[in-house]
Amino acid sequence: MFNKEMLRVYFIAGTSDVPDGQLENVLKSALEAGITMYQFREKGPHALTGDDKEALAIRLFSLCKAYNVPFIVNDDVSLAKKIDADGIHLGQDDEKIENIIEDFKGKIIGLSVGNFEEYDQSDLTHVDYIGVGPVYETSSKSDAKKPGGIELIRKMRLYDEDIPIVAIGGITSTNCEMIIGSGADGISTISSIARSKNIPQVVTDYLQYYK
Ligand SMILES: Cc1ncc(COP(=O)(O)OP(=O)(O)O)c(N)n1
Ligand SMILES: Cc1nc(C(=O)O)sc1CCOP(=O)(O)O
Ligand SMILES: [Mg+2]
Repeated sequence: MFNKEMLRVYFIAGTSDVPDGQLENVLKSALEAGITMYQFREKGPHALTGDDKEALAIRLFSLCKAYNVPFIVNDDVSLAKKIDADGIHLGQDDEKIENIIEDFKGKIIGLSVGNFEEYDQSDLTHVDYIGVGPVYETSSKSDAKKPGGIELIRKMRLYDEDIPIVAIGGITSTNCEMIIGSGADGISTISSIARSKNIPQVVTDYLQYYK
């Protein structure tokens, strides 16, 4: 089911990342413009919980289905299972991959890997892609580590020539080209799309680097 082209323009957003009440509109506009994957990451001051979170996830998932774009849930394994999402993204401090593989057979599994130490201690057997970052400073994740720059991507690609890599953290359509040139298969972004006044243009700008 997974192919690395899905990582090209990987949009991540939750309620707190967009102007008030705009998440469905923002996602629809991004899907229309051609994003290749979406991650539902419901964190921060306006994050919904419980039934409200689930209802929102179901609405966003059905939007993604209409565009044939994979819908990935961040962190929340039980929600992903309950709504039969296309996949799950986990970090180093989240549920361990070994505990979820049974329930996510045939689904997309993403893991955050911020450095070689994390890479070395991760069992990547069932992991479809790694999210590598932060590349640059980000204001979208309060506990983000120190940025590693494009060197982080270049070195990770040399360390593992095959694993699908999506870069994350402070990525814009201006710095994307260097990141792809350093060996990433795609970019993931929150603010460059979620806060854009011209989502179609931003997504089109990203997509041009893969032509
Ligand atoms: C594609 C992608 N890469 C990295 C992350 C970060 O995951 P994590 O370290 O678990 O942090 P949170 O996003 O859960 O705050 C990601 N979400 N997506
Ligand atoms: C969710 C996330 N994870 C990161 C990591 O380094 O693992 S950085 C980040 C936030 C990315 O948001 P923006 O595109 O607005 O910088
Ligand atoms: Mg996480």
